[in-house]
Amino acid sequence: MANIRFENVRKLYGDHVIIDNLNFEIHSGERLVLLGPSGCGKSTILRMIAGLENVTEGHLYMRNERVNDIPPGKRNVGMVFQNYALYPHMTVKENITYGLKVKKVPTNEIEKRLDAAADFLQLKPYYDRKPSELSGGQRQRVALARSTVKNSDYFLLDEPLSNLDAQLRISARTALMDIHNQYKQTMVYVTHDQIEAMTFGTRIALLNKGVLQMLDTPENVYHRPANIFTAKFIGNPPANILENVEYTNGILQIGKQSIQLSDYWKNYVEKRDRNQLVLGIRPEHLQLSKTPIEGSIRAKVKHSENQGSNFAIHLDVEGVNAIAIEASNVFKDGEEVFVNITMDQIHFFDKETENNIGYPENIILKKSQLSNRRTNP
Ligand SMILES: Nc1ncnc2c1ncn2[C@@H]1O[C@H](COP(=O)(O)OP(=O)(O)OP(=O)(O)O)[C@@H](O)[C@H]1O
Repeated sequence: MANIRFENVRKLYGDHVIIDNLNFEIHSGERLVLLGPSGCGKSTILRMIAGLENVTEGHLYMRNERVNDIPPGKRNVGMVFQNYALYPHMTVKENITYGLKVKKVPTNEIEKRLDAAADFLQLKPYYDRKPSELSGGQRQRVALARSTVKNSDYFLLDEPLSNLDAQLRISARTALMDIHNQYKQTMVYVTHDQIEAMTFGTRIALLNKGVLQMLDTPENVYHRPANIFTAKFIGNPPANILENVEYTNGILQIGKQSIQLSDYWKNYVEKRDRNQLVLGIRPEHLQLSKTPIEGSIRAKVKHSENQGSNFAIHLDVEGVNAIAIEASNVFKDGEEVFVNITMDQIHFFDKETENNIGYPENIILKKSQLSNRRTNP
């Protein structure tokens, strides 16, 4: 049972609170991604798990045992860093096996593990090369092999792919998933790249300024954001956020324009006793037309961006910037368009707390439906 649990964890550097009141559990054998903007505390959390940073307050458990005072060498953790941290004077083979030799693992066992990992990561042709004689992708595979042969219960990765080009990142990510499928360690993976998080994580822990914002599956983080920060951080382009939306008697007022809500949405908002709301809607859930459709609102096209497979149309909706995604661009800059909102995909947030005010039960979609609906996060 290789789980990890944070209970009321705080981490301070001097007077600076870096991690505040962290409470969450990483399940045994899952691929958890720690995601968030630069400086939000992702590496600090990973380093606390590895034992490279102490926990200022609270409790950290691994295998349900409190490990605050357990040194790194006794936590059974393998770690891969962004810069790979290979020994420059050692060959590939020596780099991979050094840790095992230090631990006095029997030679035949070392050879067995080396053979399996090197085979799997296609490193055999490079055994006798030094790191300086390898490409970035090959060095990265050596770092992965070095951690893999440890047979550790935990595999911690701190932005391991950030030095690779786009093509190599995809193949390295696949290699990592294969390692996980084969060895089934508990993987904790730090990145600030939301696409990497969406494609790699079985769950995502999204952080901002040392505070956990949401912990859930990629599907839920994308489709059911817990707060405005999550809706804006996840998705490219991010969700549109329309502030100062007023609700009265079944009508949503957005500036001078109004949307008549169905009875179902009317009940939903009224039950929560709100009249001031923030409306969130993803770009792919806005459809544009040149002629009015019932329930649509007016907007002005500011400009469009060709994104290859589609177009991001930047709009002015009542003085607020919004983006719609369209398969083709038939709109001119400055043109007036009509925006139809996919009503079952809207989100309402509280103006003060910025938290999602909740989802009505009948729009809770099954995971398979969510996956089908997902579009290029
Ligand atoms: N040893 C240290 N002493 C003081 N402050 C530190 C130390 N290490 C990190 N910090 C600060 O703690 C905060 C969190 O750093 P951390 O490296 O965990 O962020 P991160 O989310 O991993 O960022 P990035 O994506 O840029 O690597 C930052 O503000 C950083 O400046």
